[in-house]
Amino acid sequence: MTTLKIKNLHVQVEGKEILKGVDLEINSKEIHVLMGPNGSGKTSLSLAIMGHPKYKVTEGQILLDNEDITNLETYEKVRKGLFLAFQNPIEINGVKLSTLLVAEYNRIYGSSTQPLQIISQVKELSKTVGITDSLLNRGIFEGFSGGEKKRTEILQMLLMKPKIAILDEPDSGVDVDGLKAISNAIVKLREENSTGYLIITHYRRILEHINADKVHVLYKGKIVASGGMELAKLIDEKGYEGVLK
Ligand SMILES: Nc1ncnc2c1ncn2[C@@H]1O[C@H](COP(=O)(O)OP(=O)(O)OP(=O)(O)O)[C@@H](O)[C@H]1O
Repeated sequence: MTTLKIKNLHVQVEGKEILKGVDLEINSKEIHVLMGPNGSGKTSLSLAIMGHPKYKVTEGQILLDNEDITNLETYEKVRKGLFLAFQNPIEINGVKLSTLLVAEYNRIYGSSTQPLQIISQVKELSKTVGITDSLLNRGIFEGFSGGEKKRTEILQMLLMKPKIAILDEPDSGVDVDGLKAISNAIVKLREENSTGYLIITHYRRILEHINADKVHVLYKGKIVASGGMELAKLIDEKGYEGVLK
């Protein structure tokens, strides 16, 4: 079993403290949902966990199976089994998506697998999230619609089979069929690979497809409430102001 433990995490961005002592523990197969008002620090938490250089950990620790990985380089964290699907993946023109996927696969698993074998695996997985061959042959996220970007991030996750996946708003801009496909992929990987999740979202609708173990509310850089699915329902009904009163 894998455990990602966030202990008393304080994070600064551009000299300003954004996270003010976050504690979280995510085990294999668990689905944790992180909600919170705009600007509360959800994306900052995901980027700090992955080691983005702008998001400086000033206090606290990130532990993976009790190993302190706080200051590891991002690629080392990825090799150890962490994965982040970005809120807004950036376009990289001139490099095909399929080339990126083969490179990522090789970086994690070594280069002994033939590219054609990886591509055929990618094509199989693509079908499950509704990504067409023409997208695989396009520049990375070049002109992708919002929903296509989200589906592609999930495709990357299915290929990488992480131990712990952080998904930053995987449901934003996704149509109803896409939401189903993404949710099914999340659940499938949990069953087949025991992947544990931190899913950042603003909407309860993804929880209609996924049974979350815990829902947390981040507010002004701190987790101020944790509970079950009923917490997400309450937020939907009363808003953050109403819940946090
Ligand atoms: N690179 C940066 N430079 C300056 N300020 C930043 C940077 N990154 C984040 N911040 C600030 O940190 C705060 C938290 O931002 P963050 O993106 O983590 O919030 P969030 O909870 O993910 O919000 P949303 O729900 O709108 O996506 C915001 O006030 C934001 O402006």
